[in-house]
Amino acid sequence: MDGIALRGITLEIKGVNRVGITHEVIACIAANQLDIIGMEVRPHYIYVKIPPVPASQITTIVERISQVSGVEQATVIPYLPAEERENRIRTILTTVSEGILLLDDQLRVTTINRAAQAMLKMEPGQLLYHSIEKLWGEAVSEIRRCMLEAIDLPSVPVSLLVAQKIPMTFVCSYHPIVSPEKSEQQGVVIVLRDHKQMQELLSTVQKGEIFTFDEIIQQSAIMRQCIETAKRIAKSDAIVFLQGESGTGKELFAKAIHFESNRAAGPFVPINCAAIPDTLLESELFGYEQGAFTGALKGGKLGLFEIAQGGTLFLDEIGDLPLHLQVKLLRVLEERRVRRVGGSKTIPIDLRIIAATNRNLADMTSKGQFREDLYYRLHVIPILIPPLRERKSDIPMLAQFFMQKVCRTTNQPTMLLSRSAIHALQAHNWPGNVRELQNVLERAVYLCPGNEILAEHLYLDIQQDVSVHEEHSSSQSSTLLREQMDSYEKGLVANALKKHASIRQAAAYLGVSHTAVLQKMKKYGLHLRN
Ligand SMILES: Nc1ncnc2c1ncn2[C@@H]1O[C@H](COP(=O)(O)OP(=O)(O)OP(=O)(O)O)[C@@H](O)[C@H]1O
Repeated sequence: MDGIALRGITLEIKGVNRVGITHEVIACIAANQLDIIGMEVRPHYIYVKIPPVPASQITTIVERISQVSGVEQATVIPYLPAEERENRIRTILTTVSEGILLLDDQLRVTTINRAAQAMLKMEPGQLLYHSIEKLWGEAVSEIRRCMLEAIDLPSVPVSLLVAQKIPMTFVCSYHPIVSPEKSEQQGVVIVLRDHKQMQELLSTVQKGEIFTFDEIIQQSAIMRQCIETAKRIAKSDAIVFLQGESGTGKELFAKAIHFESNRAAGPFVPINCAAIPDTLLESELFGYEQGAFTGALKGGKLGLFEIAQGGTLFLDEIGDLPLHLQVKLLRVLEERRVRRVGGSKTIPIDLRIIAATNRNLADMTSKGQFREDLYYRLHVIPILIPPLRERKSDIPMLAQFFMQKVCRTTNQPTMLLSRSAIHALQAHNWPGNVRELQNVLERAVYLCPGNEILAEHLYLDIQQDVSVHEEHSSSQSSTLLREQMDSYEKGLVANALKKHASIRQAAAYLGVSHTAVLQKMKKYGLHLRN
């Protein structure tokens, strides 16, 4: 006997819709002293499941049912339609990669799929018919809201204590189960996604963005030394503190350290502390709970600490972190836990921190502009990236690299860099460092009429320190209007930066946002002098 016969025999009876026909079909089965173990009735169809019986007895029953008035046909089929539907749903539930939990109207777990068991590291028996509150804790309020208000709640971050009380973050969506007439709430479907897995998937998709130390162009002994140090400490989890003027390549170092580390499969999450307004910085870094403040997103928001779980959080321009957030950051580094804005519980973090600054933090510390305790907490492995003017032997290689890069991206034939151009580049002071060199070469490729870049195509004079800008503006009449306007703007921004201690103050003085100042600094290769 096959498995289906062992489970029972299903009969499909087709006929007219007549009052009493179902009763008469049942009577035929009862006359054979058989139980009915499952039944379904639909217009024109009756399905009956009976225990396994010998084939001869089935023939007798089918014949008897066929004689009932109104029955057109009686046949044996493998399953009840409901069993077939259930089988399909079970197959879907076991094959999807998302965790699925079905709850009844009392928020008790009625179904849990294989993926959810694996994510929660639980056996079905530990959850089935128990209230979800046991596992979800306070976060159950969102599930209740989904059911009572009959609304979908997508992307709700939840931190759950799974096996051995290990906290894990999940991204959940809640969907109400309502009756077909939409008159009553019958429960909730929870779709569960492992936050870490989602990030790993993302980083696999973004694999093209992997960055290695080999991509940092250098020839000088001092840069080789910086790279050796960075490679040596990459595998540890220690905080790296990158110091160097704007445009020296700090972000490149941070990325290369991340991709050389054991966290390379995790995300690399950069944040520029100077580019985000104070009011938003806290919630960007730490996230917030739903209802933490007016305008907060439904379901709350993950902070960058949580987004960087398993990977590296790169805190760029750390010197621009406001004092009240410095206190909060120090606590996170000490406790290795974050608390979302408006939240009561803390979430453990497992990531590496790399911080960078182009400012003199030691000096800022003595002036009370940066917390001394945080400074020492960050200063575990300092790497000082020297300005370009102190490693002029890097210039020819970098210049060639940028020139070829522009030619490639603009589909131009390769150009030559003349000896006179290299001399001029090496004689320049490079206040904007490698970023400025990149801009100079890009412009030279565009402005050079032939295929050899000469010193005159570099226009280094307009990149030079703009404190002399005012006296020289009339003598620049030969340069293009855009260049003159750029040069004027650069002068204004440079002067504002000289007069003020922070980018924020310079921005206030110029009457623009500090993000705008930051963009101008990048564009013109300017930096803040402390
Ligand atoms: N050694 C290098 N090799 C190749 N490109 C470099 C190198 N150094 C810097 N660059 C390029 O110069 C630009 C500035 O680098 P990066 O953003 O890493 O500097 P930074 O020190 O982080 O600057 P900021 O302090 O302004 O954020 C980038 O486009 C980067 O690709």
